[in-house]
Amino acid sequence: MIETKFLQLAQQGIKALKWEVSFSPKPGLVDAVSNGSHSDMDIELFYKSADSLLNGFEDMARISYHHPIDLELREMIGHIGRLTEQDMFKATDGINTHKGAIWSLGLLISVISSQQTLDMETILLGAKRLSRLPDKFVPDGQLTHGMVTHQKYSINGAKGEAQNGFPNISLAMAYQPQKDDFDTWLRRLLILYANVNDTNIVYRSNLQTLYDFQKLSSKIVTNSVKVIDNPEFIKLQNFTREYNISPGGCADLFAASYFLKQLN
Ligand SMILES: CC(C)(COP(=O)(O)OP(=O)(O)OC[C@H]1O[C@@H](n2cnc3c(N)ncnc32)[C@H](O[C@H]2O[C@H](COP(=O)(O)OP(=O)(O)OP(=O)(O)O)[C@@H](O)[C@H]2O)[C@@H]1O)[C@@H](O)C(=O)NCCC(=O)NCCS
Ligand SMILES: Nc1ncnc2[nH]cnc12
Repeated sequence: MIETKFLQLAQQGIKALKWEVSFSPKPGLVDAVSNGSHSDMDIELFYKSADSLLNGFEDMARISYHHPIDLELREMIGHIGRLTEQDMFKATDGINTHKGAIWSLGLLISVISSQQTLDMETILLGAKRLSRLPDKFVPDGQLTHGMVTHQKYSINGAKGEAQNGFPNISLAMAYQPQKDDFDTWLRRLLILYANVNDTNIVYRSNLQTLYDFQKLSSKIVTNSVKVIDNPEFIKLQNFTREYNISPGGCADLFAASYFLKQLN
């Protein structure tokens, strides 16, 4: 019986990832109508990648069940997380589709199962505590894009987002109009675009380009005109094309927001 619950939780994670990639349009990102700023990815690859994460998410849910948030749990899910990254790279022939999502959704799934809660504040607080614990098994010597941008510009990316309790998920989800329709979710995406220090953008460009991207997104969010009808939205699409940037970190947080929203 309880085994079914682990599978269901993992399936909800996969569903959120598939929902995210099919949500269209998303400037710079892969969606159902465009491959954004990517020459090596498309929606089918993301579906395949998402399916490859099912066992990893299920294992994280199982191992975390009623387990306290401590160093042992952090190291166990770190181990499963790295194995899940391998499953993803195998499914995509080495293309990085969901590394950030494995991290963010993995932490959330682990905390939900550990604390047996669906309360968003408790989940985000648990993720903050869990991600702050030091995993001594993280392999040295691998210089990731996140590390490069941290060294160059002191921004914290995916790790910092989790270690601060996912403040940008809270910000996006604080936008609660009466209807949870297409414009609501597009605006939540743009709230993420306007606030997240996405290391994918900075790695491919520089800090100034990130700030210009955030400013343009913020201008759209603060306008009451429907996002899709706002001429500035076309400007944002053109901006991501001109600078060849992709807010992959925002995409992961968008999927995580949807995942949390669907729990209740
Ligand atoms: C702690 C880790 C997250 C590792 O962190 P680090 O910063 O060292 O690692 P990166 O390799 O840079 O990957 C982090 C990925 O996180 C996403 N991301 C970026 N910024 C943010 C942010 N501000 N908030 C949240 N998430 C963020 C992003 O992932 C997405 O983009 C990827 C695709 O983008 P693309 O442009 O194609 O990028 P590349 O192929 O890399 O380069 P190009 O050549 O194309 O330019 C895609 O993966 C999206 O998901 C970053 O890529 C953590 O991963 C870790 O330690 N893992 C170990 C296992 C573990 O401990 N797990 C425990 C919990 S499960
Ligand atoms: N839809 C998407 N496009 C590009 N990178 C992503 N990372 C996660 N989702 C993504």
